Amino acid sequence: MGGIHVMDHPLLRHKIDYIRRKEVGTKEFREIIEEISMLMCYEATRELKLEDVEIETPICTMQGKELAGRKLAVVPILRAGLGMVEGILHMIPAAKIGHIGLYRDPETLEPVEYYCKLPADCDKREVFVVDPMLATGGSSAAAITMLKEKGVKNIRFLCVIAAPEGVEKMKKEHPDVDIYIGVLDEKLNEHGYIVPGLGDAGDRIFGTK
Ligand SMILES: O=P(O)(O)OC[C@H]1O[C@H](OP(=O)(O)OP(=O)(O)O)[C@H](O)[C@@H]1O
Ligand SMILES: O=c1cc[nH]c(=O)[nH]1
Ligand SMILES: [Mg+2]
Repeated sequence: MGGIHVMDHPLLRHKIDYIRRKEVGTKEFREIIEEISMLMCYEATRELKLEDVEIETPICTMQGKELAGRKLAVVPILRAGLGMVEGILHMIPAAKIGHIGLYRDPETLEPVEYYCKLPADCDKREVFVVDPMLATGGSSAAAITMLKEKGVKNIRFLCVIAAPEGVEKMKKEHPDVDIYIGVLDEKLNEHGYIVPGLGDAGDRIFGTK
Protein backbone atom coordinates (compact mmCIF):
# COMPACT_ATOMS: atom_id res chain seq x y z
CA MET A 1 0.00 0.00 0.00
CA GLY A 2 1.42 3.38 -0.94
CA GLY A 3 1.30 6.51 1.15
CA ILE A 4 1.36 10.27 0.82
CA HIS A 5 4.54 11.78 2.23
CA VAL A 6 4.49 15.55 2.47
CA MET A 7 8.04 16.53 3.30
CA ASP A 8 8.27 18.83 6.17
CA HIS A 9 11.81 20.14 6.08
CA PRO A 10 12.83 23.78 6.52
CA LEU A 11 15.61 23.65 3.92
CA LEU A 12 13.30 22.18 1.33
CA ARG A 13 10.54 24.66 2.14
CA HIS A 14 12.94 27.58 1.89
CA LYS A 15 14.19 26.48 -1.52
CA ILE A 16 10.74 25.75 -2.92
CA ASP A 17 9.32 29.08 -1.79
CA TYR A 18 12.39 30.85 -3.17
CA ILE A 19 11.87 29.55 -6.72
CA ARG A 20 8.17 30.39 -6.66
CA ARG A 21 9.15 34.09 -6.95
CA LYS A 22 8.43 35.34 -10.45
CA GLU A 23 11.72 37.25 -10.64
CA VAL A 24 13.82 34.06 -10.29
CA GLY A 25 15.40 33.43 -13.69
CA THR A 26 16.06 30.22 -15.61
CA LYS A 27 19.62 29.58 -14.39
CA GLU A 28 18.77 29.92 -10.72
CA PHE A 29 15.46 28.07 -11.09
CA ARG A 30 17.19 25.11 -12.72
CA GLU A 31 19.98 25.00 -10.14
CA ILE A 32 17.61 25.10 -7.20
CA ILE A 33 15.23 22.49 -8.66
CA GLU A 34 18.32 20.25 -8.81
CA GLU A 35 19.08 20.89 -5.14
CA ILE A 36 15.43 20.27 -4.19
CA SER A 37 15.47 16.97 -6.08
CA MET A 38 18.60 15.89 -4.26
CA LEU A 39 16.97 16.54 -0.89
CA MET A 40 13.76 14.82 -1.94
CA CYS A 41 15.70 11.81 -3.18
CA TYR A 42 17.35 11.45 0.22
CA GLU A 43 13.94 11.26 1.87
CA ALA A 44 12.33 9.03 -0.77
CA THR A 45 15.09 6.42 -0.54
CA ARG A 46 14.64 5.95 3.22
CA GLU A 47 12.83 2.61 2.75
CA LEU A 48 15.31 1.05 0.30
CA LYS A 49 16.42 -2.40 1.35
CA LEU A 50 19.97 -3.14 2.47
CA GLU A 51 21.81 -6.45 2.43
CA ASP A 52 24.84 -7.69 4.33
CA VAL A 53 28.22 -7.59 2.72
CA GLU A 54 31.60 -8.50 4.13
CA ILE A 55 34.12 -5.68 3.83
CA GLU A 56 37.63 -5.07 5.01
CA THR A 57 38.45 -1.78 6.62
CA PRO A 58 42.14 -0.89 7.18
CA ILE A 59 41.62 -2.26 10.69
CA CYS A 60 39.55 -5.45 10.38
CA THR A 61 36.90 -7.41 8.51
CA MET A 62 33.30 -6.49 9.23
CA GLN A 63 29.74 -7.19 8.14
CA GLY A 64 28.79 -4.03 6.28
CA LYS A 65 25.66 -3.08 4.33
CA GLU A 66 24.96 -2.21 0.74
CA LEU A 67 21.81 -1.51 -1.24
CA ALA A 68 20.07 -4.77 -2.12
CA GLY A 69 19.03 -5.93 -5.55
CA ARG A 70 19.08 -4.05 -8.80
CA LYS A 71 19.65 -0.34 -8.89
CA LEU A 72 17.00 2.23 -9.32
CA ALA A 73 15.52 3.66 -12.50
CA VAL A 74 14.51 7.30 -12.67
CA VAL A 75 11.75 8.20 -15.10
CA PRO A 76 11.15 11.92 -15.68
CA ILE A 77 7.90 13.03 -17.26
CA LEU A 78 9.01 15.31 -20.12
CA ARG A 79 9.73 18.07 -20.18
CA ALA A 80 9.71 19.49 -16.68
CA GLY A 81 10.65 16.18 -15.02
CA LEU A 82 14.06 16.43 -16.71
CA GLY A 83 14.90 19.22 -14.29
CA MET A 84 14.83 16.74 -11.41
CA VAL A 85 17.07 14.05 -12.91
CA GLU A 86 20.50 15.58 -12.27
CA GLY A 87 19.83 16.07 -8.56
CA ILE A 88 18.81 12.43 -8.16
CA LEU A 89 21.86 11.27 -10.12
CA HIS A 90 24.10 13.13 -7.67
CA MET A 91 22.74 10.75 -5.01
CA ILE A 92 22.40 7.60 -7.15
CA PRO A 93 24.91 7.92 -9.99
CA ALA A 94 24.32 4.38 -11.33
CA ALA A 95 20.57 4.81 -11.78
CA LYS A 96 19.19 3.98 -15.22
CA ILE A 97 17.06 6.64 -16.86
CA GLY A 98 13.80 6.20 -18.76
CA HIS A 99 11.73 8.95 -20.38
CA ILE A 100 7.98 9.41 -20.69
CA GLY A 101 6.80 12.23 -22.93
CA LEU A 102 3.44 13.70 -21.96
CA TYR A 103 2.05 17.17 -22.30
CA ARG A 104 -1.16 18.50 -20.91
CA ASP A 105 -3.63 19.70 -23.54
CA PRO A 106 -4.26 23.35 -22.58
CA GLU A 107 -8.00 23.11 -23.37
CA THR A 108 -9.00 19.72 -22.00
CA LEU A 109 -6.14 19.44 -19.42
CA GLU A 110 -5.92 15.78 -20.50
CA PRO A 111 -2.41 14.28 -20.88
CA VAL A 112 -1.24 13.57 -24.44
CA GLU A 113 1.42 10.87 -24.81
CA TYR A 114 4.26 11.43 -27.30
CA TYR A 115 7.25 9.36 -26.12
CA CYS A 116 8.16 6.38 -23.97
CA LYS A 117 11.58 4.78 -23.68
CA LEU A 118 12.44 2.74 -20.61
CA PRO A 119 15.43 0.68 -19.48
CA ALA A 120 15.01 -2.90 -20.77
CA ASP A 121 14.78 -4.42 -17.28
CA CYS A 122 12.60 -1.68 -15.82
CA ASP A 123 10.08 -4.22 -14.49
CA LYS A 124 12.74 -5.58 -12.13
CA ARG A 125 13.76 -2.20 -10.76
CA GLU A 126 12.52 0.24 -8.22
CA VAL A 127 11.27 3.14 -10.37
CA PHE A 128 11.17 6.79 -9.30
CA VAL A 129 8.82 8.79 -11.53
CA VAL A 130 9.64 12.50 -11.27
CA ASP A 131 7.77 15.65 -12.27
CA PRO A 132 7.92 18.96 -10.39
CA MET A 133 4.16 19.56 -10.65
CA LEU A 134 1.18 17.40 -9.66
CA ALA A 135 -1.81 19.51 -10.70
CA THR A 136 -4.95 17.62 -11.87
CA GLY A 137 -2.89 14.44 -11.62
CA GLY A 138 -3.71 13.49 -15.21
CA SER A 139 -0.07 13.39 -16.38
CA SER A 140 1.40 11.49 -13.44
CA ALA A 141 -1.50 9.02 -13.27
CA ALA A 142 -1.13 8.33 -17.02
CA ALA A 143 2.67 7.93 -16.73
CA ILE A 144 2.29 5.43 -13.91
CA THR A 145 -0.36 3.51 -15.86
CA MET A 146 2.09 3.30 -18.78
CA LEU A 147 4.76 1.86 -16.48
CA LYS A 148 2.38 -0.66 -14.93
CA GLU A 149 1.33 -1.79 -18.42
CA LYS A 150 4.99 -2.61 -19.01
CA GLY A 151 5.14 -4.72 -15.87
CA VAL A 152 6.72 -2.24 -13.44
CA LYS A 153 5.63 -2.99 -9.88
CA ASN A 154 7.69 -0.88 -7.53
CA ILE A 155 6.90 2.73 -8.27
CA ARG A 156 7.40 5.92 -6.27
CA PHE A 157 6.38 9.36 -7.49
CA LEU A 158 8.28 12.52 -6.53
CA CYS A 159 6.90 16.02 -7.12
CA VAL A 160 7.98 19.39 -5.81
CA ILE A 161 4.52 20.99 -5.55
CA ALA A 162 1.15 19.21 -5.49
CA ALA A 163 -2.46 20.35 -5.52
CA PRO A 164 -5.00 18.45 -3.39
CA GLU A 165 -6.96 17.56 -6.55
CA GLY A 166 -3.96 15.74 -8.02
CA VAL A 167 -3.22 13.91 -4.80
CA GLU A 168 -6.82 12.65 -4.68
CA LYS A 169 -6.63 11.39 -8.28
CA MET A 170 -3.37 9.57 -7.60
CA LYS A 171 -4.73 8.01 -4.40
CA LYS A 172 -7.76 6.77 -6.33
CA GLU A 173 -5.97 5.48 -9.44
CA HIS A 174 -2.69 4.30 -7.91
CA PRO A 175 -3.23 3.56 -4.22
CA ASP A 176 -0.16 1.29 -4.25
CA VAL A 177 2.25 4.08 -5.20
CA ASP A 178 4.14 6.11 -2.60
CA ILE A 179 3.98 9.83 -3.35
CA TYR A 180 6.64 12.23 -2.07
CA ILE A 181 5.57 15.87 -2.12
CA GLY A 182 7.80 18.87 -1.39
CA VAL A 183 4.91 21.21 -0.53
CA LEU A 184 1.16 20.66 -0.72
CA ASP A 185 -0.46 23.81 -2.12
CA GLU A 186 -3.98 25.17 -1.81
CA LYS A 187 -5.88 24.42 -5.02
CA LEU A 188 -6.04 24.62 -8.82
CA ASN A 189 -7.22 27.72 -10.67
CA GLU A 190 -9.67 27.73 -13.57
CA HIS A 191 -6.81 26.96 -16.01
CA GLY A 192 -5.65 23.95 -14.03
CA TYR A 193 -2.58 25.76 -12.62
CA ILE A 194 -1.53 25.20 -9.05
CA VAL A 195 -2.28 28.11 -6.66
CA PRO A 196 -0.04 29.65 -5.40
CA GLY A 197 2.30 27.32 -7.35
CA LEU A 198 5.22 28.57 -9.38
CA GLY A 199 3.71 28.89 -12.86
CA ASP A 200 4.67 26.52 -15.67
CA ALA A 201 7.60 24.47 -14.43
CA GLY A 202 8.71 23.38 -17.92
CA ASP A 203 8.80 26.96 -19.18
CA ARG A 204 10.70 28.12 -16.10
CA ILE A 205 13.30 25.34 -16.35
CA PHE A 206 13.90 25.70 -20.08
CA GLY A 207 13.28 29.41 -20.50
CA THR A 208 10.49 28.94 -23.04
CA LYS A 209 7.31 30.99 -23.58
O1 LIG B 1 -1.21 17.12 -13.13
P1 LIG B 1 -1.46 17.68 -14.49
O2 LIG B 1 -2.72 18.49 -14.56
O3 LIG B 1 -1.38 16.67 -15.58
O4 LIG B 1 -0.33 18.79 -14.74
C1 LIG B 1 0.99 18.57 -14.46
C2 LIG B 1 1.78 18.44 -15.72
O5 LIG B 1 1.82 19.68 -16.41
C3 LIG B 1 3.17 20.06 -16.63
O6 LIG B 1 3.62 19.60 -17.85
P2 LIG B 1 3.26 20.34 -19.23
O7 LIG B 1 2.03 19.77 -19.84
O8 LIG B 1 3.25 21.82 -19.00
O9 LIG B 1 4.44 19.90 -20.16
P3 LIG B 1 5.96 20.42 -20.16
O10 LIG B 1 6.63 19.77 -19.00
O11 LIG B 1 6.47 19.99 -21.48
O12 LIG B 1 5.93 21.93 -20.01
C4 LIG B 1 3.90 19.39 -15.49
O13 LIG B 1 5.27 19.31 -15.67
C5 LIG B 1 3.21 18.07 -15.38
O14 LIG B 1 3.70 17.09 -16.26
O1 LIG C 1 0.77 24.89 -12.01
C1 LIG C 1 1.08 24.09 -12.92
C2 LIG C 1 0.20 23.12 -13.41
C3 LIG C 1 0.62 22.28 -14.39
N1 LIG C 1 1.86 22.41 -14.88
C4 LIG C 1 2.73 23.34 -14.42
O2 LIG C 1 3.87 23.43 -14.89
N2 LIG C 1 2.31 24.16 -13.45
MG1 LIG D 1 4.70 22.99 -19.10
